[in-house]
Amino acid sequence: MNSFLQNIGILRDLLDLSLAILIVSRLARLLKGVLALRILAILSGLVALHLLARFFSLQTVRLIVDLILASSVVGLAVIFQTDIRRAFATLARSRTEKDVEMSDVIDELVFAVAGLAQKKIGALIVIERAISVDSYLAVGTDIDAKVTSELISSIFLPYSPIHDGAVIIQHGKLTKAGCFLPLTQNLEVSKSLGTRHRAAIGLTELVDAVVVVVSEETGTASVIVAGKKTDVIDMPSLGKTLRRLVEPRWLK
Ligand SMILES: Nc1ncnc2c1ncn2[C@@H]1O[C@H](COP(=O)(O)OP(=O)(O)OP(=O)(O)O)[C@@H](O)[C@H]1O
Repeated sequence: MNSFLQNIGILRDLLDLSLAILIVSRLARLLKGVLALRILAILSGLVALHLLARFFSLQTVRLIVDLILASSVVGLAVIFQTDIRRAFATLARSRTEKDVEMSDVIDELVFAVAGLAQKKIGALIVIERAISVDSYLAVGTDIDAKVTSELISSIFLPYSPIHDGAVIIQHGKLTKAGCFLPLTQNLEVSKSLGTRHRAAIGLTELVDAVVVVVSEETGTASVIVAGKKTDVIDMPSLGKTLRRLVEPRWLK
């Protein structure tokens, strides 16, 4: 009887250790290409494992699972830092400020984009939303002017001294031009895209800004949000998209 119980004990320890090794190797593999939904699945799996380990008194498995669960708080804060910052920035924003007439801003912008696209003049226009873009901009010239289609178009004319780089719209005003943005490091971005598009993708991977790009090569306009590029079919649909994305409170 004694030796039977001893054998059961050894088997349980073996099961405990094998499960512990399996968990660590699987987690290491999963965390490589992590996605929000995957994280949720992993966390649910870990909680289930914790309960199972408790039920079967698997001490090593329980120790590892508990350690991973405890340290996942820090991991989640790092992975979702942009979303957390966005949520705080939105909360912190006062709701009593007067709305800027954002409809006019978008109309002017769409008119400028239509003209630039028709003439195949490259352009890069950043519309800041809840998160400030300031710390991601290099060089550039301060402007602080009303957004008009004439101003945007003239900035991007090839002989303009500030046609290179991006124009920035903050709080409904054109605040800067000739700004250089961080390029995307994402290897999955198509190799056919040049630096103008890579800059737009790079910035929107870091902040929640909306970026409009006009391609010099094709005359196509596209809207880039959260690192995703969507080509504009026609100018009315660009206006509609921008109205949907740029809520008035983000332009205050
Ligand atoms: N880091 C950057 N930030 C902002 N603008 C940039 C940056 N790098 C390049 N640009 C702009 O992009 C222009 C070069 O565009 P390039 O032809 O490489 O890009 P593209 O995505 O292929 O665009 P296009 O379709 O207009 O050719 C530069 O002249 C400059 O104005």
